Amino acid sequence: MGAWEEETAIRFAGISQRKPNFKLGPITLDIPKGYITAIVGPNGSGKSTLFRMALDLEKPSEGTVTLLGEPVGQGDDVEVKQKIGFLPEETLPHEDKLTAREKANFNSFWYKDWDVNRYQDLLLSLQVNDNLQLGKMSKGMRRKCEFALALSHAPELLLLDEPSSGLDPLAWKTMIEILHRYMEPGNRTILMTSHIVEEVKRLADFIVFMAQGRVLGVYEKDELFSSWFTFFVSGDGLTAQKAASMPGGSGVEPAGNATYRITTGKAFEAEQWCEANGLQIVGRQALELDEIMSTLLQQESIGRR
Ligand SMILES: Nc1ncnc2c1ncn2[C@@H]1O[C@H](COP(=O)(O)OP(=O)(O)OP(=O)(O)O)[C@@H](O)[C@H]1O
Repeated sequence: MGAWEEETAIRFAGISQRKPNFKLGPITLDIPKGYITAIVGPNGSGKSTLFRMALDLEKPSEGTVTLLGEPVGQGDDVEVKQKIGFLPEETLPHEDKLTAREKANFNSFWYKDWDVNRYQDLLLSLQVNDNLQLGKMSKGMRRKCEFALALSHAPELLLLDEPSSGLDPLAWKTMIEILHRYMEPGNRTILMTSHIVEEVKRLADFIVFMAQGRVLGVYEKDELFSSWFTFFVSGDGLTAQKAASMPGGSGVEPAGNATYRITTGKAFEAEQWCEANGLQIVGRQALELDEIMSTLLQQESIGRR
């Protein structure tokens, strides 16, 4: 096994695909082992499609996917599938008539590491009864059962497509705690998608921004949040043109009194630039994840014009 395979849970190498109204890629992306990576992006940006390709549920027209060191879509993958847990965005209608318990029984035969005690503990923590047909459960109840089912064979790699969709706030908190505990052994990986800012902030180590079938950037979470700020900058003779030359700057707005409001994705360099230019930072606001996303989207659309 090469060095990158030891450190990489999933490698997307130059993958692309075309659907009637959608073009994905080319995407080259490594998902690191031992961490939680969250993919965020507007509806229809291709997040679920990427998941489906990792699991060989859809084929890329170009490029390759490597999962836990094994190329996807080339022969026998039973061994690697034993090490994966998947929570899809959509439920499977053909499972509607099964009770969660029946599905758990099936899983216990299929997964050699199935742990019935872990499954029971998860049901207890999530306060859900598995003796009901999946199709007759409320959306949140079914989600909780599917979540417990995806985790009970202690998978090395967990793929969660919008895991908290339909969960009430209490169940959401429990899910976050369960996932933190799941990561404790240190050798596990989660790739997830989410539209919930708080969820991404609490869970993710790395954040991948996607839009219109492309990856806009991959960032370490703490680095991301310490890089994006809106600064209020003032100084003698400061003009809009000068303000616009701030490193990483985008969106310059006058804020009165020779002061400008400037958003930057390079806060550290921007502060040094202010100092070197004799400018004062008179106010600062950290950006939220959704604000960073919309700034990146604006930059992307400007860049593509
Ligand atoms: N079965 C399909 N046939 C044709 N087009 C599809 C199909 N499934 C998805 N698409 C299209 O592929 C694109 C990407 O969809 P995808 O579900 O991967 O996005 P997403 O980022 O997961 O979105 P969301 O945040 O809404 O879950 C969309 O434009 C969608 O309309």
